[in-house]
Amino acid sequence: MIRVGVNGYGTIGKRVADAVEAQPDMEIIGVAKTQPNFEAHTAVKRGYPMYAAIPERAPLFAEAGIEVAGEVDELVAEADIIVDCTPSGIGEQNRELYETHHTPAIFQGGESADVADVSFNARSNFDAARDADYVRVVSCNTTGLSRVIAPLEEEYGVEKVRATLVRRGGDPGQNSRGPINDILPNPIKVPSHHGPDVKTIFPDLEIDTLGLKVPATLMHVHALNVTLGDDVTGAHVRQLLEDEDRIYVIPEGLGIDGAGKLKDLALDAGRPRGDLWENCVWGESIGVNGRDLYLFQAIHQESDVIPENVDAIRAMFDLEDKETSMQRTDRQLGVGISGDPSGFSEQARAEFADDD
Ligand SMILES: NC(=O)C1=CN([C@@H]2O[C@H](COP(=O)(O)OP(=O)(O)OC[C@H]3O[C@@H](n4cnc5c(N)ncnc54)[C@H](OP(=O)(O)O)[C@@H]3O)[C@@H](O)[C@H]2O)C=CC1
Ligand SMILES: O=C(OP(=O)(O)O)[C@H](O)COP(=O)(O)O
Repeated sequence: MIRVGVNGYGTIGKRVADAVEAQPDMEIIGVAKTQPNFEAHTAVKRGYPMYAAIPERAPLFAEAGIEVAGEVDELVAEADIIVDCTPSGIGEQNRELYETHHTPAIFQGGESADVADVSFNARSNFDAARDADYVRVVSCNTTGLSRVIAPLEEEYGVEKVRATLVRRGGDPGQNSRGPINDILPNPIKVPSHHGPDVKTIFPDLEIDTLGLKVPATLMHVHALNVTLGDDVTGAHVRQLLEDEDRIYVIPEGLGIDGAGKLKDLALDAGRPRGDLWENCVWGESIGVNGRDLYLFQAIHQESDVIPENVDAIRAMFDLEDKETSMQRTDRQLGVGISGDPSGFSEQARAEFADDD
């Protein structure tokens, strides 16, 4: 049983903790926070021992009725591995703490690539993280791009990827972020940083990316153009993507015309927090012109990286091969199975058909 600590219990950290706890071969031994806010109370309810990320603030937890198991130092010393889910830039500062205790760590995509020995996406480079001490799970956008590129690269070869990323302005709770009423090229400089980030996973890939930010919190939407190595048909590409467990090809006829309805679908299906761990590719958008493939996909920024963190732990401890790990993670979380959007879709499709 791998003993896991989560440092930084926010949007990503709380999801990582629940996902780890759902696995049979790993457990959460504690989470670290800086303040006893509502998420601290949730952590306690879920039975996660609470550690003070900033020792001087430990008394605040006691005042709020939360028992503190210790300081973050102790959590790091006790854990077999730390999943660092602190805000961008803090993870890098924490690396010294992990090194001091010889505790391996996983960082998140907000950190620069050089924070770790390996940048990771389970589908694309699982084995690169084998026995590594420091691994970075790439960002939500890079994860979403990598999951599509990997099968395309294997099946047809990829000559060039061009992607426009319409990014949500902030997560639902991030009420100080924006834009509120604007459409921002972001970063204005073209190409954006996302292409180089994808190249941490596929070093030889030709890729250019452009980014925008819009007044939305639900999901990112990517418009992709991939020049493939071979002439293909849309049907062949569609089947290829449908065969990927972490890609949900949205069937036609469901009336899912945007991120809002995708989130409704996840909530209706009983997904925890309305999470969509899979890339959501609109089946109708898959279009082919010779070797040029086009598609739209939506990426749930808060949750697509969660199964990747679980697989990174298995890879680092050499517990399973890639397929076994990914299948086990997916089964325990319900990716594509329980609360299965495609299963739900079958039912919804039948209802739509009845209406026609
Ligand atoms: N949100 C997203 O869409 C995605 C984020 N990522 C990456 O994941 C990482 C975490 O992001 P996210 O979860 O969104 O961030 P959040 O701000 O939601 O969560 C981070 C949490 O860390 C806690 N924290 C702050 N400072 C410290 C500290 N010094 N030590 C321990 N905990 C601290 C804060 O909680 P408190 O102060 O209450 O303890 C905060 O809630 C970043 O690298 C980000 O780029 C990757 C993919 C998607
Ligand atoms: O890493 C992310 O996005 P990015 O790949 O667009 O930088 C996550 O969605 C977090 O982004 P944020 O820094 O806008 O919160």
